[in-house]
Amino acid sequence: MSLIEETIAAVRPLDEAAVREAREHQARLTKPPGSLGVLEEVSVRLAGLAGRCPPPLPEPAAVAIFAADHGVHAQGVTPWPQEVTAQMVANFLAGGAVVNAFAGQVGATVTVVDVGVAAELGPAPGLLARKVAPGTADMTEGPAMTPGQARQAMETGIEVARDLAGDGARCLLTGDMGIANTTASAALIAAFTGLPPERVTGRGTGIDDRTHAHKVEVVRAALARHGLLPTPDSGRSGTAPVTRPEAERILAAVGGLEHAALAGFILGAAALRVPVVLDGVIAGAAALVAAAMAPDVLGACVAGHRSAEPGHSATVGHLGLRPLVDLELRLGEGTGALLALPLVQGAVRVLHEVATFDSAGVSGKDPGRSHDTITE
Ligand SMILES: O=C(O)c1ccc[n+]([C@@H]2O[C@H](COP(=O)([O-])O)[C@@H](O)[C@H]2O)c1
Ligand SMILES: Cc1cc2nc[nH]c2cc1C
Repeated sequence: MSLIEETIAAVRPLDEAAVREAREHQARLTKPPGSLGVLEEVSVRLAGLAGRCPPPLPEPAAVAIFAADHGVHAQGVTPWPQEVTAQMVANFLAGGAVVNAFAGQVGATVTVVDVGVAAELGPAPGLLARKVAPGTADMTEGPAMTPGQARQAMETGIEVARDLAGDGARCLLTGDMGIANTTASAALIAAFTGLPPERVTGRGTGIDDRTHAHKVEVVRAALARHGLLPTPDSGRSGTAPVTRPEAERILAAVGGLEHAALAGFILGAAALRVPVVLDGVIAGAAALVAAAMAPDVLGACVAGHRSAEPGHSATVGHLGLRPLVDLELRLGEGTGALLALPLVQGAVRVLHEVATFDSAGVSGKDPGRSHDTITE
């Protein structure tokens, strides 16, 4: 069995007994039931993932930033030169980026993985040299990747998840760096959700109306080139689940090497039953790929934040994920996932540390009073 097959086979549903136990435990804690809102659901899900209640605290945490370049950059979809990808990798390694500041704040490690940067990167502490190719090909002219390249990048992501968990990480966070990767993300999201390019293509790092209109047409052209454009008679409605071979074809046709690696990273985390906090639109697009290949992967995924990219809202809606933080961020690198990390950790800590009504001698709700009379 290949590493990908083996990983997919290891992705299992949540443990129902642990889910039940966590729900019951939440109801016994000294707070009105449900008063921690979405955080209660997060804690229950992580108990189901771990197969026990309470689940292990999701710490220490590790961010993996997958970096790669994109052939579609040649179509003029971003104002930034391609070399900024390699320059920002150097900045991450030097500790000078926003991701480093946010990671330092929560004690997370930062690992940068070169899966496809279009420049030679010298060895450096914190850098994993795993280049599959020096960037993808232009998706408007042909497939962005060969099937072999896409699989190699996915396997790299799986291996990085395994290595970080092997080194002790109990929570994995996604990060990405790749000038023009919001164009590839939009194409992936349109292909998986069946939504039209104009609904899922955003302004990325910041573009004017004219460039945005052009970017939408580039996404449309790429989808049309690969038979992925949702039209009334194409059968691509977005309602039918995408099969695994089709998911791999879509990934290779319009994805990036970092999307492939992130899809592997998410699958790898789920197979190890380690929670993975997703960053923005690039991670969301990769999660669509991973979920098409192994739907139970979603049990391990927490949407860290809602990106300002319209395609990201479409993605989390499609996957049924609820972003924890909503601050109009559109940076990537893992920054939104890192801001959400204390929320995920707090959600689990409640199951470990909060007293029950019985143990603390606090009276529960008066059973004689109905909900209606209390709110009157
Ligand atoms: O994470 C997001 O949702 C996000 C939204 C917009 C831009 N980015 C980052 O910006 C870069 C891609 O932007 P662009 O405009 O060149 O496609 C890439 O390095 C991403 O990490 C990231
Ligand atoms: C400066 C810069 C920093 C980034 N970090 C993630 N994507 C980025 C894109 C740019 C352009």
